[in-house]
Amino acid sequence: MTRPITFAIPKGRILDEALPLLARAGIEPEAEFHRKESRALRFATNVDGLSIIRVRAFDVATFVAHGAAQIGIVGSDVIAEFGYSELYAPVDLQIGHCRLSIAEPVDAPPEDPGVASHVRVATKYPHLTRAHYEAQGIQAECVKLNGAMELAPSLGLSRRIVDLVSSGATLRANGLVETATIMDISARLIVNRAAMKMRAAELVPMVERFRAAVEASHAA
Ligand SMILES: Nc1ncnc2c1ncn2[C@@H]1O[C@H](COP(=O)(O)OP(=O)(O)OP(=O)(O)O)[C@@H](O)[C@H]1O
Ligand SMILES: O=P(O)(O)OC[C@H]1O[C@H](OP(=O)(O)OP(=O)(O)O)[C@H](O)[C@@H]1O
Repeated sequence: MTRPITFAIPKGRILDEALPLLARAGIEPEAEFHRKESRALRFATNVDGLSIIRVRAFDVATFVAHGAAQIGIVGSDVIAEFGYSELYAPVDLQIGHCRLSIAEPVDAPPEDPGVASHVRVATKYPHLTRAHYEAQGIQAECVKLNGAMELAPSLGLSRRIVDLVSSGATLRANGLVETATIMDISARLIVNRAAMKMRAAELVPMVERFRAAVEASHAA
């Protein structure tokens, strides 16, 4: 008997946009998936031999990179932060649009850019943050947080934050302003590179169905 294909999807905010795309690609999770009180983490689908796991956004990349799941959906922020060589990201799903930006308090006194050779930053993205500053010859000391980065400046944890921005409402509500964009982000379909070769007969058509689903949603 062949092993089932496991599809990892994030339980956060990408999920609502991802479900219609999955449906267009012909994948529908079982009813239990939609039951709010459900404590299940793995779900059957209408496709024979395909199950869905619902995990945290960062963990989608880890499950797929290690081959525990063969395919998944995740933000390009997460792909870039980990830099896993085992991940192949063949389709931009054109959902989950946002950007990774640097922000600081609206009323922060200006800094002499020539003087700062070291900065302290609160972020969930220490690798991308360090790489961004390093390219400018600045050493970034990162304080790793897992959410609510916007609190860091007012509580004296760091002068700046690097976080995701979409509407800008969270920054405004916390007295912060964006000072630079590090990267533009959207969700991607990811596939484990080894699985793509070993299980090409199942995975290649699935990737193509997602490509077609994205085209169809943009033509609609
Ligand atoms: N404001 C936003 N607008 C659009 N997309 C976003 C926004 N914030 C995050 N995303 C995208 O959604 C992904 C998951 O973000 P979300 O905020 O749901 O994760 P989280 O709640 O921090 O995750 P977890 O609870 O798993 O740690 C991000 O990696 C990013 O690609
Ligand atoms: O520019 P906006 O439209 O306000 O979106 C930005 C917010 O969205 C994300 O957080 P999310 O709401 O997913 O919660 P989190 O803090 O749990 O990550 C991000 O971390 C920002 O806080």
